[in-house]
Amino acid sequence: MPQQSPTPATDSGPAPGITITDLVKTFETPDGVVTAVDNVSLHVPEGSFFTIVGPSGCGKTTIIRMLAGLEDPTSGQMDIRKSSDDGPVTNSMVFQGDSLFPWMTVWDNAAYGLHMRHAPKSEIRDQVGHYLDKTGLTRFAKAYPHQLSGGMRQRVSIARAFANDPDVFYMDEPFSALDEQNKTILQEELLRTWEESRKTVIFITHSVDEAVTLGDQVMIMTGRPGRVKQLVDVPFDRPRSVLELRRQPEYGEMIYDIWGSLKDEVGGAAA
Ligand SMILES: Nc1ncnc2c1ncn2[C@@H]1O[C@H](COP(=O)(O)OP(=O)(O)OP(=O)(O)O)[C@@H](O)[C@H]1O
Repeated sequence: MPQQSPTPATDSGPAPGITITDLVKTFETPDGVVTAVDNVSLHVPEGSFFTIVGPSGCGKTTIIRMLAGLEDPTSGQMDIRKSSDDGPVTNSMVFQGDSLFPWMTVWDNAAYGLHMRHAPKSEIRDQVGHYLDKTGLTRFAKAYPHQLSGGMRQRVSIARAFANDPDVFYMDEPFSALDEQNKTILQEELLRTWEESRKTVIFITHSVDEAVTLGDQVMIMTGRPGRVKQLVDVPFDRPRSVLELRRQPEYGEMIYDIWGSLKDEVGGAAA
């Protein structure tokens, strides 16, 4: 199974993308100190799709929260940079379940980030129109979240994230609440949408299939305290078709290998 070294070194500092060095996060709890993330180092090249799998409670969400600036690391460094020189690195987040405003229409939800940063009306119209179209929601632009299925609501979250045109996407199990068919359809749509822009994505999932289907690299984490167990390069060509990919024998082998690596960790976490 191909693997990638976590070392991001270049002579002039970290390469564009996300570079994490010796990252540690502990939490004080009534039962003592919990080490959620333990000495994680990795480099996610700019424009790549990086997926993280690991047992429940191994610190996946904590890593994303630190990268997004919602949580301070206990120690270690994070360097997030881009190759273009057009201002600070921006991000959008997509979570499990949806985070839509129930009193806003689909259009207004998708336009929310752009409104918040006072984007020109023409940009809002173009961006929101484009991503509602990409996610098959144009007909539902005037609907409210309660009138949509779970899959459609999650599509709105994705349209909103992409309409915002950030440099980096943080996605935390965005499809985990969906049934298998909806999940596959949304994976296809996410790939199609992402392939247009090729922005950096960090995507957390419990599904090894999903991690391999979407990712350029998969990080396998140990059970808590969460460390990097293995970094696996996913060699399949892009653009990818989810169903075509799943027919390939190499795909099955890769899933099998990753499961082999993850199995002990999941068993350990459950014990
Ligand atoms: N604010 C907090 N205070 C105390 N402990 C926390 C806090 N946030 C996270 N933890 C603990 O840190 C560990 C890692 O949590 P985290 O949510 O990052 O794991 P995860 O891998 O995303 O889990 P899951 O896959 O179940 O979502 C867990 O043991 C969790 O209980």
